[in-house]
Order: sequence, then structure tokens, then C-alpha cells
Amino acid sequence: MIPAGHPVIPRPRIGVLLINLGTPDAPEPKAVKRYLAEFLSDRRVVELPRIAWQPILRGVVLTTRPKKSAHAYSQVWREDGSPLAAITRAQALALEHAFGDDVLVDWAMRYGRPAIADRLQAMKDAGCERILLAPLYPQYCAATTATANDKAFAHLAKMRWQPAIRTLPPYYDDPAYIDALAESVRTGLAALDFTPDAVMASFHGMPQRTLELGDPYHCHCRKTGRLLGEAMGMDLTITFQSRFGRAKWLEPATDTVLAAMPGRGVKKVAIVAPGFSADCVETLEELTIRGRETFEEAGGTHFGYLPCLNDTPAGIEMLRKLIARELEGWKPRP
Ligand SMILES: C=CC1=C(C)c2cc3[nH]c(cc4nc(cc5[nH]c(cc1n2)c(C)c5CCC(=O)O)C(CCC(=O)O)=C4C)c(C)c3C=C
Ligand SMILES: [Fe+2]
Ligand SMILES: [Fe+2]
Repeated sequence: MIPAGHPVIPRPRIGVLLINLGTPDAPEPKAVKRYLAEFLSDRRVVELPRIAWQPILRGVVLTTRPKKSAHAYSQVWREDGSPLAAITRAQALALEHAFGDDVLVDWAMRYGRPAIADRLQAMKDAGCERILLAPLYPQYCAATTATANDKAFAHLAKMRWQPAIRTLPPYYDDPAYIDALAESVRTGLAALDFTPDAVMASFHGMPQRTLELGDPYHCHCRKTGRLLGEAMGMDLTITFQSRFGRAKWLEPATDTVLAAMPGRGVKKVAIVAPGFSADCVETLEELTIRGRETFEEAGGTHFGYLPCLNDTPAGIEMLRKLIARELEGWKPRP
């Protein structure tokens, strides 16, 4: 017999939680500061002892960067909010539709809102006894994939009745991903009013030290770049963007290469950012606005940015395939 006051147990369901990095609530210094404080305090992101990093973070970074970043965010903000959040929400809605009634698809951000703990709890309360955590990073990195999963498991650690959990593996070399990328690059190139002299694939950077410590991120990016180039039948220029701080980061740097290209006769460039599953401030502002400026100031004449897969039909179908594969054997009980 069920004791009085025992919660009503809903029909068991399967849940899928899409997770992306996170974004401020508003393109304003105060909101950006709150977001950066959480993001840059993560020891998976800045791998320095707290005692060394926190004074620099609080004393320098959080007193200068929020204003600069808020300006960048304000240039790309949409009516429905931060591009990263709006696109991730649209991906969740499209996948929810694609999977139908038996699978509940939700989304969360590692930093800021909607918080992973809140969405996981909501899924559990809605009857999800089996949940796939899907960090939307094609290339594995401790600073992205691992910390997203860590945050989810930290919440599970507080649950008496945990759901069963699977995590989406990195998909940097998955044919479904490479094919979707190749198709979207072909469409993007065809829509340009010029033929580029070079096509650049720009990935988010990481400190060089993480490669030496064994993080596979650099290798995953190189392999995605190679496979995408092979699928396109062309040589891609692979670069790393968004350098942060004084340490040596993965090279070559996107901005350095953009500044050098025109001098080498490359005056027309197209850029794609295959590591980002959704367009965000790093692609829409850093590449599309500042990257273009850098290239044109160095003598470049034509610059084209090719959008991420986002919630395009090809992008959603790719995610649906990857997710469906992970859900295999997880039939909802009647
Ligand atoms: C030490 C600093 C940073 C590391 C390491 C880092 C790794 C990393 N980041 C992404 C993806 C994204 N980063 C985004 C924004 C962003 N990244 C950093 C710093 C590091 N990232 C900062 C300070 C910011 C904020 C914007 C700025 O001030 O420049 C975003 C976009 C978020 C948005 O709201 O639009 C994404 C996505 C990856 C994949 C990665 C390691 C592989
Ligand atoms: Fe970043
Ligand atoms: Fe940036």
C-alpha cells in the first residue's frame, strides 16, 4: 500500500536534456558580470588554484570585461533574447516535435539560466526515469562537455530516487555530423555573391597546456576539419578563436590568420565555425563583425560568414539521429 502523502508517480518517460554553455540574461554589464563570475570561476574552465585566480578574476577581469562583453552581446541580441539561448530553445522544441509523445526534450545552460539542476528536477518530476544528457559540443573538451555532465551529476547526488542516466558522446567524426556540416557549407557557399580564395574552419580555442595534459579537444577539432575538407573536396584552413588571458592558446589563431591572408593573396574568404552547434556572440560578433574588420583592414575584399547548423532541418535531423542512437533499448514502459 502506498503510504499517505506519497507522491503520485507519473507514467515513466524518457527525457533528453540539451545542454549548452550559457549566456547572460541581458546584454548589460551587470548581467554579463554575473554570468562571467560563474563561468570563469569554474575550475574546469580556468585551471588555476582558486587562491591565485580569484583575486585576478575579481580584481581585474570582472571590473573590465563585463562592459566590453556587454557591448559585444548588445550587437547580436535578438528580440527573443541571446542568440545562443534562443537557438538552443528552438532546437529543443524541434526535437521534442521530432520524437513525439514518449520523449520529453528540454534544454539547459551550464552557466546562468535555465539551470541544469532545475531542468533535471523538472524532468524527474514529470516522470522521466531515464534521461540522456546531451552536451551540444561535437568536440569533447573538459571545459565544456565534462563540466556540463559534472553539473548534472552534482544535482543527481542530491536525489533519493535518481533517474538512469546516459550521456551523449562527442560526435566530431560522426558521418551524420560531417554530412550535415558539408551540406550546410555547400549551401552557404552557393548563397555568397563571390567565390572565396580560402574557406576557414574556426574552432573555439583552449590553452595549449590542456592539449599537453591529454585533453582530446585539439585532435577532435583537427579531425572534424580534415573530414569536412574531404567531404567538400577542398583544403580548409583550420584555426582557433576567442583567445583569453596571457597563456599560450592553440594555434593558429583565427584573427592572426585573417590579418595575414590578404598579404598572401587571399582577398576573399568564407568562414564556418563547425564547433558551435548554435550561433552565439563568438560567431556573430567575434567572427562576423570583428573578424570581418580585421580581414578588410588587412586588405581583404570579400568576407562571408556561413551560419552554424542551428535549428535548420539538416541540423535537427543530425541531432535526432545521434540522440535516437543513444536512446536505443530505452523503450518507455506502457
Ligand atoms: C578561459 C576562458 C575560456 C575558455 C577555456 C573557453 C572555452 C570554450 N568556450 C566554448 C564555447 C563558448 N564560449 C563562449 C563565450 C565565452 N568564452 C569565454 C572564455 C573561455 N571559453 C568568455 C569570456 C566568453 C564570453 C564572451 C566574451 O566575453 O568573450 C560562447 C558564447 C556564449 C554566448 O552567450 O553567446 C560559447 C558557445 C568552447 C566550445 C570552449 C572550449 C572548447
Ligand atoms: Fe568560450
Ligand atoms: Fe570572444
